[in-house]
Amino acid sequence: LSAWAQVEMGPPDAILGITEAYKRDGDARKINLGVGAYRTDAGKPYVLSSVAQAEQSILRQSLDKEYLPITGLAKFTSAAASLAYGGDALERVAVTQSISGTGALRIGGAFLERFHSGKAIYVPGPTWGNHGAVFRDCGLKVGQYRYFDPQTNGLNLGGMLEDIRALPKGSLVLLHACAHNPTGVDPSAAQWAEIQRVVEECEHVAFFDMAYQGFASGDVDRDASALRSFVAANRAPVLLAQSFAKNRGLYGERVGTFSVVGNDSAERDRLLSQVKILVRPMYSNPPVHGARIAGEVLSDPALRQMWLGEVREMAERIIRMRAALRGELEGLGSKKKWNHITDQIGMFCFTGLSPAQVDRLASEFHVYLTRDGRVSIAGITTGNVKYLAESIHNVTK
Ligand SMILES: Cc1[nH+]cc(COP(=O)(O)O)c(CN[C@@H](CCC(=O)O)C(=O)O)c1O
Repeated sequence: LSAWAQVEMGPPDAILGITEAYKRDGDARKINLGVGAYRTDAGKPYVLSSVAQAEQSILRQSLDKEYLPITGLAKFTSAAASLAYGGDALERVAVTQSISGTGALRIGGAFLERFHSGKAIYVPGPTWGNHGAVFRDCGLKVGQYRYFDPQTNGLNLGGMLEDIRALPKGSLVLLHACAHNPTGVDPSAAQWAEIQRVVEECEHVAFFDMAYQGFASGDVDRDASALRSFVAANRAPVLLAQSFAKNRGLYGERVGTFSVVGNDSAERDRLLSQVKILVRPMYSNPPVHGARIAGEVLSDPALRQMWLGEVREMAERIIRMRAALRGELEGLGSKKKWNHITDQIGMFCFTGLSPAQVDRLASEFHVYLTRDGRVSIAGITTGNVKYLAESIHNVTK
């Protein structure tokens, strides 16, 4: 009897599995709206010029391949923390490099399991498909708070605040900093202020997931404003998972940070010492190449400016494709409301399409998206938006 006889075949990943199905489809009209990865108007992956130039500069330096410290490349992590938090508060921030956003969430989950053990973490309903598994694998119980309102395809603020207020005092609350995945629904500044007040009054712990800074509005400071408001108030404890996968196109380089905000530098040092104790047995120390690139882009003034322009361009192309899709659908005489396509923000649109309609889009029209009806807008181009609208119209009329 095999030692692995009890190992069953697991299901494909709800998000990454869509790309596998797309690759198997031979039809020239096929469109991949599954994975949240930026594509140019030619439908191709995009290596930012700022990244390519930084990489060339690094290669010219013929650097060694020595281990990084447990907390990664300091030139990168300090610049990344500045980007996230803005200039101030940095002496309170314990920051470590992470294996992109997922790795940061994993470190944060493990940290909370160790120092807030027995508590559950509460994520928005719905949330990124991997959040639950990451936190369960950290040994945390995972709960949900109401977030998306299917009636309006917008935010259910009342339900959200009621649920967060009802949680046991000092609960762990996961918040998407901007560009909510999968709904594309972000709280307004006024709504964020209400959310912040409730989280603070209930003495909850706020764990921000910021995977799209700059990618939502095109402005890195604007997209970090909710996070910075919590930190400036310094009432609710804040943790942050920061990813450079999308806003810098460093997907496969796995570049990110995890950080915890303390009350002062002494507390920061204690926090960082425990983060290192957690990371060492997890993967010991992080990969160096992507961090060198990201650190170069952030610290070289010309490359930083170039990058800020490129991330704004990516955000603006997404916003143009939202308008184009809505316009085409309305032009086809669709009787459904499609304003949420342009009301929502960031990488994704929560279309409201049913699983059956999503299945038809794949089988009859070669259009691929996740079964929750989420569309990665970056997969839309001026060349395919008409066909896409016709396909959606055909399955919704
Ligand atoms: C909210 C959120 N948090 C964290 C991550 C992790 O990103 P990374 O830095 O690469 O570890 C992602 C990526 N989610 C998109 C990419 C594919 C994936 O699921 O992963 C997505 O939802 O399509 C998120 O959307």
